[in-house]
Amino acid sequence: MAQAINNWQADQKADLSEPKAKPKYISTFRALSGYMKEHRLTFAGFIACTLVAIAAELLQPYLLKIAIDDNLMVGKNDYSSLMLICGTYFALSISAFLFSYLQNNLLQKAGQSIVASIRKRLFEHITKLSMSYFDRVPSGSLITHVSSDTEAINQFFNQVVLSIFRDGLTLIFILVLMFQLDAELTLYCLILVPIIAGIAIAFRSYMRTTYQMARTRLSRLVAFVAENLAGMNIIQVFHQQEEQKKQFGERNNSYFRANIREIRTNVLFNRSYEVLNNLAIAFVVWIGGQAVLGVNGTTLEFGVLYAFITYIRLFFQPINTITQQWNTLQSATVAINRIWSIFAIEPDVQDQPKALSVDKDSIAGRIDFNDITFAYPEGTTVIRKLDLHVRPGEMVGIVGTTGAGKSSLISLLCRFYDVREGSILIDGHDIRDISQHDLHRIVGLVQQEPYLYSGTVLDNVRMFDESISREDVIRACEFIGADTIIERMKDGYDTKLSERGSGLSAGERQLISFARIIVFAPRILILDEATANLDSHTEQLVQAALERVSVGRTTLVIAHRLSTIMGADRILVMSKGKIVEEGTHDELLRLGGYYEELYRHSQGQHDAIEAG
Ligand SMILES: Nc1ncnc2c1ncn2[C@@H]1O[C@H](COP(=O)(O)OP(=O)(O)OP(=O)(O)O)[C@@H](O)[C@H]1O
Repeated sequence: MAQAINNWQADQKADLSEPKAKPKYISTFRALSGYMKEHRLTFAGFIACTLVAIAAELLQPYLLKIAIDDNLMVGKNDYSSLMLICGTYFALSISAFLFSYLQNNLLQKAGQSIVASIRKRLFEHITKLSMSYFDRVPSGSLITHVSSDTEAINQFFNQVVLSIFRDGLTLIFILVLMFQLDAELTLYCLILVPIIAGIAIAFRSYMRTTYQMARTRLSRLVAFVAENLAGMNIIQVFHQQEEQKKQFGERNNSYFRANIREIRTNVLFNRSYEVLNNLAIAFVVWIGGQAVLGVNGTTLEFGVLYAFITYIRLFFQPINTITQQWNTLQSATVAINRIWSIFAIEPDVQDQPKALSVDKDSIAGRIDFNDITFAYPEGTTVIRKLDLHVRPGEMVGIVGTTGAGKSSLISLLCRFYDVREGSILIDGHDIRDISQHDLHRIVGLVQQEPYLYSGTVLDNVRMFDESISREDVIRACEFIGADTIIERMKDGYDTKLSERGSGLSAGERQLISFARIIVFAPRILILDEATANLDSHTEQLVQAALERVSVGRTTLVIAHRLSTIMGADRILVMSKGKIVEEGTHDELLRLGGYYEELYRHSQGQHDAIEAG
């Protein structure tokens, strides 16, 4: 059931990330033009090289026409002029090669750096978005935006821009040369243009549909894989492999079918084009051949016919390439629209224009939750009129039923979300007035599953902040009692951790995250189920670390295990978004409510373990 809900949610989220509107080409070019301006010189160089490369390429058939008509057909034994023609032909070939190479390189350079800038801006923007955004959008879609969508923009430069300039100019040059050679035959050839355009347009809309379908299905597939990877332990524990395999198979097949349809359409289009090209050549040979033979009183030199046949073949290539760019342009437009729609998202939680800059060392650590009410976007109210005041340096334990709102309460203190009603103050400052940068220096958070990055132990403790010295890190680890564990590792503090610290035990990861707290020294410390995943021996280690870390700091500890919070100055019991019991461990036991029941339960479990 839970799985079905998860999948339904994944589908809902995936749908949210799909573009509903048609691609907007003008806004796409406007979006990119700002980036292109920065590389205007490189683009100018690209256009100049393109012009030279095309001229060098298209003059080659013209030279052959001269050789045929002025030398070979008239039987002129002028070897020196033939030699000159051959030499020029060779020089043109080399120039066409060199300038095409340069043109490609210049375009690549500009295109790649634009894409790198967009990717960087996108990543920076995503990291600034509020948690409500990440609740809505699955990480798989975001990975697609940062990887495939930026790649689609890359292809826009490599293929679309290249083709529009190179092939567009080639077409114009070919027409000029053909008119110059024989206007009448050119006009005959132009009859073919509406037919070519008609076929291109007919395929275009079908190709667009097949392309978008394939992209949508790929995006769903990626989102599904990302969610499965993130929840692999749950899948294995609940033996969901078969169900997931079935669901993956359905998505995979659906993507496969969309891909096949897309490829089939492309192949059909290309082959139809080749047939049309050959028909056009036959048409030119028929019309031009009669003229060469002097039928109907018209005359045409053989060299001109030869050049025409070459130009007609060359004429079809660029049209084909340009129309082939249609789906690349489509994908780039969809990608740009998607990326720019992410850029347009404003974080729900933002700094005020004149946000307070608060030095964390000046903070005593008083926290006031003044009658706060909170609901997640599009969710029901999870915290109702909660009033709580925490003294500087006090340790407050929070327990309660599942879904009572404990984690939501601390998310509000970290300002991952803003309260709907009421206010949260730290030392009298409303947290909405404090700059988020300063707030996150004041409030430190340790979660059940601490996040470790791929990097060394040292990097993970100081969070890649080089201004924190190695000695400070070592001192913090010694203080926490993590030093012996770290020194036993292969390279001590320089041991490289794999992604998310997967090579370490839960307790080791937790100790490293405590060392982080010591290094960054927040004034308020929040622990959200920080000891939940630990065995009792590691829990004792972490508990000892917690006692050291919390000295002199206001500390809020959410725990299911009462042993973690029994010694707290005050314990709160939450239910349905409210505080229903409050007092010290002994006071709450005497009260005989939920806490006392929880305690009896935990004692029962403890006794059972001892007896077993
Ligand atoms: N990101 C979210 N979006 C929407 N609703 C949420 C979100 N996070 C939590 N909730 C809902 O808010 C309510 C309170 O959740 P919260 O995680 O604060 O409870 P909790 O007391 O910490 O529970 P637990 O002890 O199980 O962790 C729950 O009904 C939960 O479904």
